[in-house]
Amino acid sequence: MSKIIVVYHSGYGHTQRMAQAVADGAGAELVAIDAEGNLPEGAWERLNAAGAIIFGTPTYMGGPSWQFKKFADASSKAWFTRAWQDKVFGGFTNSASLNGDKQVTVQYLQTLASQHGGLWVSLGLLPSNKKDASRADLNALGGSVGALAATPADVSAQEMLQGDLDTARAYGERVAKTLARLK
Ligand SMILES: Cc1cc2nc3c(=O)[nH]c(=O)nc-3n(C[C@H](O)[C@H](O)[C@H](O)COP(=O)(O)O)c2cc1C
Repeated sequence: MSKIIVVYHSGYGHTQRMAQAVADGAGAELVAIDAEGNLPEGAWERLNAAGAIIFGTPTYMGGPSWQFKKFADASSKAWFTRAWQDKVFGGFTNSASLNGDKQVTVQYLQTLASQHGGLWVSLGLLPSNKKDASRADLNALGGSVGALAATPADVSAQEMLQGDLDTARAYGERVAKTLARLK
C-alpha cells in the first residue's frame, strides 16, 4: 500500500509533463488515461492497491477533460466497494490562462477524492505574491487546493515554465511525505 500512482489525461502533452514532475517528486508510477478515456490493462488493480492516488487533468471549458470524467465515472465501481477508502489523494491541472477557471477543476478532483472517502493533500506552499515575485517562483499562481500550472496557448509542453514544474514536483513530494507519515 505504499505505492503512489499519478493517473492523468493530457490531450496535447502539457498535463503529461506536469504529471511527470509530480511523479518525480512523489516517486510515483504514471498511468495515462487514453484519448478514449480508458486506462491501460491492469491499471484499475494497480490503483486499488496504491496507498496514494494523484489525479491530473487539463482544464477544458472550465473543468476536467471528458476523458478524465469518463475515468472518474468508471471509478464508481471502486466507490461501490469502498476500494479507495482512506487512501491519500491529490490533484493538479494545467490551463492556458493564468486563471482559466482552474479552481473549478481542482475542486472537482478534491470532490472526487472525497466521494471515495480519501484524505486530500493541499499544496502546502505559500503563494509568491509580492512585488518582486516572478513566474519562476514556487506557487507563483497562488493556489492551495492542489498544484496548478498555466501554459500559454502557443507554448509547447517542452517550453512549460520551470516554476510551475517545480511546484508540481514539490506537491508530489508533499503527497509522498503525507503517505509516509500515515503509515
Ligand atoms: C477543448 C479545450 C478547452 C479548453 N478550455 C480552457 C479553459 O477553460 N481555460 C483555460 O485557461 N484554457 C483552456 N484550454 C487550454 C488548455 O487548458 C491548455 O492548452 C492546456 O495546456 C492543455 O493541456 P494538455 O496539453 O495536457 O491537453 C482549453 C483547451 C481545449 C483543447
